[in-house]
Amino acid sequence: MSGERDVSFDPKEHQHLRYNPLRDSWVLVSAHRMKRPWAGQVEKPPEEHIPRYDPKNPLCPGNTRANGKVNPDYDSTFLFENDFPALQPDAPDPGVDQHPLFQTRAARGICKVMCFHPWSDVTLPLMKKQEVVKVVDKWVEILEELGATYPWVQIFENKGAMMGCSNPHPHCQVWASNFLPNEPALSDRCQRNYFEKHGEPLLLEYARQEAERKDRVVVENFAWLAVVPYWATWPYQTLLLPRRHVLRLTDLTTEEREGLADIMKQLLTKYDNLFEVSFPYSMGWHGAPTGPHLKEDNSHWQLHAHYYPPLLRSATVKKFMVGYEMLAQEQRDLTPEQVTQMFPQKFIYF
Ligand SMILES: O=C1CCN([C@@H]2O[C@H](COP(=O)(O)O)[C@@H](O)[C@H]2O)C(=O)N1
Repeated sequence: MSGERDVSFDPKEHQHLRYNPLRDSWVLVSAHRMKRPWAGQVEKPPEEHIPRYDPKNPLCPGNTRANGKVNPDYDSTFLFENDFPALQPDAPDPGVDQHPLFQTRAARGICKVMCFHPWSDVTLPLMKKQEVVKVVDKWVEILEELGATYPWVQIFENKGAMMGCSNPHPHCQVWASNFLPNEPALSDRCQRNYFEKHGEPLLLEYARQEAERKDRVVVENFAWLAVVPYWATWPYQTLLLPRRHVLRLTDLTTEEREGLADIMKQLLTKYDNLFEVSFPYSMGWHGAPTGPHLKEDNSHWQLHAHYYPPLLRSATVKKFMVGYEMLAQEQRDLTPEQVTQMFPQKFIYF
């Protein structure tokens, strides 16, 4: 393998590997596979008519939740402790097994649910920009509060029944843990290694490069840009990046928070226009670890958000991360550059 590019190589036609520097792993890109016939599973299209208020929905204002608590008649964001938490502040310690192959650790934390809006029939792209700014402000507030003690606060949104979202009301979840979960721990190692080798944050250089190269930029504004990452695994995966070096959501200026609300509305509107459905995804924020790490040097970190949508070729055909992806490595059919071109250039958003 000479390392020289073969003049006949065409990434849209010829399989190749791409390196994901945030996970130290390789993705197999086989764009030509998109042409294969599909007789596999077809999902139900996303539920179109969702009532603005459902007296039975435990996330709606004034309604009673599973544990008997009554929600306030909230008119903006609303945060409550998850009634079915995966992590609780206190739990008996599992003890330590001396055998290296049977290790256990105590897991403690707190799980919250955050409603974005009182209405069930809106999504972030359909909310007014100022209402989305309130969501960003609440994320910052939660991170400030839980990040004071917990080393990791995972803000994440499962959107759409296809992504296992159990309730159509616009909301996200926040799980704070007394441990650094696998994905942020891997990302921390990768960003630290890059910083030690190159002297600057990996994702700051990456954002500069993508802003210059342009062929994977989905949408950008003065403070942010959203790209289909060069190493994207999920077909329509995007990465949301600040242009400035920012460690955590709590470090954003007021203008950057407004810019974030703007770029999220633009990105999510483009997603909704892809297949003309309310686009399903799981998204989450990764910033420098918190709690005891607040007093450490985390200059290798750059705040960013991952959007992982499940769809492959239409509103009802999903990408399945099975078989080769589980046993060998991640594989994708379209190139990130082809996907970038599929996002509508012209779109209306308010
Ligand atoms: O009465 C309820 C209903 C749902 N929930 C919680 O709301 C969360 C909804 O989030 P998901 O749609 O991402 O599953 C879910 O974790 C569920 O446990 C309550 O805490 N109380």
